[in-house]
Amino acid sequence: MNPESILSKIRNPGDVKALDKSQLEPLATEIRKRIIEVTAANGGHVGPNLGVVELTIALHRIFDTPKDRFVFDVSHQGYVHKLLTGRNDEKFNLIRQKDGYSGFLNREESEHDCYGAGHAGTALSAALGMAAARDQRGTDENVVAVCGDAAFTCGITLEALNNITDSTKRLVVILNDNEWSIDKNVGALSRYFNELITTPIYNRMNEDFEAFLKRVPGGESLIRLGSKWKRETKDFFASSSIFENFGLRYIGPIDGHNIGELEQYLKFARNAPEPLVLHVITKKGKGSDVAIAQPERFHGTSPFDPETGSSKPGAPGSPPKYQDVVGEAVVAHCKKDKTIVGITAAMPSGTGFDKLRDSLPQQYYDVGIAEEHAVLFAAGMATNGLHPVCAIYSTFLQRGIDPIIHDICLQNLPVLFCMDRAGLSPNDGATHHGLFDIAYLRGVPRTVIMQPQNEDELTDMVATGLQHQGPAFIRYPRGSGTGVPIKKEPKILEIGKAEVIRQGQDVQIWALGTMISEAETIASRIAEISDLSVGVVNARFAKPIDSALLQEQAKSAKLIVTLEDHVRTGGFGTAVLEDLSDAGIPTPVERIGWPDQFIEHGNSNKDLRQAFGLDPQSIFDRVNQRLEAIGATQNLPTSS
Ligand SMILES: Cc1ncc(C[n+]2csc(CCOP(=O)(O)OP(=O)(O)O)c2C)c(N)n1
Ligand SMILES: CC(=O)[C@@H](O)[C@H](O)COP(=O)(O)O
Ligand SMILES: [Mg+2]
Repeated sequence: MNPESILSKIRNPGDVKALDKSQLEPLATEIRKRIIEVTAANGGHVGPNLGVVELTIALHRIFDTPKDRFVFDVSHQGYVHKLLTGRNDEKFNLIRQKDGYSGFLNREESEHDCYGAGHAGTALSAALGMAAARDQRGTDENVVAVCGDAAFTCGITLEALNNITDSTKRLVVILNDNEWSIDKNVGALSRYFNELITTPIYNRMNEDFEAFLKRVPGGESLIRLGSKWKRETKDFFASSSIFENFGLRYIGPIDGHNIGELEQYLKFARNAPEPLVLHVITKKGKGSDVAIAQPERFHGTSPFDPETGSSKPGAPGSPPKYQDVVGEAVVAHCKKDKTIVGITAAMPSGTGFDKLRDSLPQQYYDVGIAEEHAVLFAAGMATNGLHPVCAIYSTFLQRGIDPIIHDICLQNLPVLFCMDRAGLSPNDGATHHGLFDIAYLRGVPRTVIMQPQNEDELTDMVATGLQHQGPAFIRYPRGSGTGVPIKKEPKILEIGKAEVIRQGQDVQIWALGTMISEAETIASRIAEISDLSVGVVNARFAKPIDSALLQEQAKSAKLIVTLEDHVRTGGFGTAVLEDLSDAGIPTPVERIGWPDQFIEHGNSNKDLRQAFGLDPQSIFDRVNQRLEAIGATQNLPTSS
């Protein structure tokens, strides 16, 4: 480690406080270098973290974690906080990788991480809860919520904002405004924040505000700081900010890269006897020309060349990403039918809907990070002649389960949900794996839930979902397809009909989606080393399942095996169990899926499946043991 390195001597926030002012800029430079190095090697949220280096340094110089509590919204911008709280080590080199730190704050990782996250919009409510608890207990810790500008497009952030002055007297809210979500931020609040940025602080310094500043230690200096601009306009007192209408003091805009100034405002905020918002202006990707030039690309990126910004290109002719297949399919349908529209909740590129935005903007809506609103918005559209397609990651659609039940299904509305990232999001981990959607949807009347075996069948399911005059859900994984050719004209599938892809009698493996390749591997191996005949079925539908085929097969089979990239509890395998039980068919069912626990982050699907016994070998062994247990065969030799 470079002996001159300041960062290498930081073991805890106390060391940050002890630094001389002259060491702070060099520290910021070192931190940026470290973040760029690690994310260039492994990928990660480089842009958001480069934008909060000075802010995080200033926070740790003015407040005292773990006594004081920082709540970062999403917390994808928590790498700097980790580096300053004793985690500048080998596990940081592996952040979001197997054996590395989580890419988000995690209570189990450090006492300085008072709250975990990964989904947006939770920070203000959680921080308010902590402040109210403090007031109840009569303690005096400070609570600071660090919310990005796009976090304010989340309804729950506004629910918390509405509740602050009813629930506490002291709360520091930092609006980290870089004008970007993953893509450009959207909506009226985003435009409003931009107006505030162009209206310097002195415009809002009315008598009451100046009196407030004078009452608080450090406030006088802010008056001087705030009035450093010449007061040249006659309308000296502009209208107050939206925050003051919610009962909070608003101070801003503040240069989010000036540590000295930040420290002054944070010191003031620490002493303020009222909840207040510091509006901090930052540059997403600051310190990296390539990240500044491409904020959307470098919000969260795969490994890249820090000089050129280029990522390792996919092998020529590699299969298309599922998100892009969906994007292109929806564009094709929108071109033919103007009543079809696409809705994303702040994830245009991740869902492939950037294709719809760029080609048919009049049939495209980005509602911001507002999944429950997206579902309700779609419901309204569907009652008025449109057929909306909502592209929302499986994990983020968890936010929409109530309007899915109460508005979409109860009213039986024609809305198609494209649930990307169903299955693992290996680097993001437990907050992002889409492993619960069948369970949270299957129990709701009128849902149709399907998963394609490949990108070609995905286009069939998009067409089928759009023809279906009711709620339809397609789940598919993060990443690329299998490379099969995609037919020009998609086929309409018969709802609830499965496809037999290998004939068999003794063992029938029912697989959902991408687990079919595992099913075929296992079927071949069992057939090779035993006299059992093994069939494989592409289930296609988790609801309604193909009950007629299942029951016909089960009557003569020794064992039914189900495979799904979903938790076992309440998943596809449970649907099979229920169907056979209801029919009084006693054939045993071996359900293969994720266990009833949260799955941490890792390097790849393969790594995590290996770790949780969902790799082909482990699945074979489990089926083998079950076959032996039911006396179907002597213990099959497990191959090496
Ligand atoms: C409920 C939910 N929806 C979508 C996302 C995906 N997401 C992660 S960060 C982000 C944008 C956050 O923007 P902002 O709050 O402004 O923070 P910045 O990245 O600009 O620092 C989005 C949409 C999420 N994490 N949670
Ligand atoms: C932090 C967050 O929620 C997003 O940035 C997420 O990491 C994107 O995931 P994908 O990379 O799978 O689109
Ligand atoms: Mg932002």
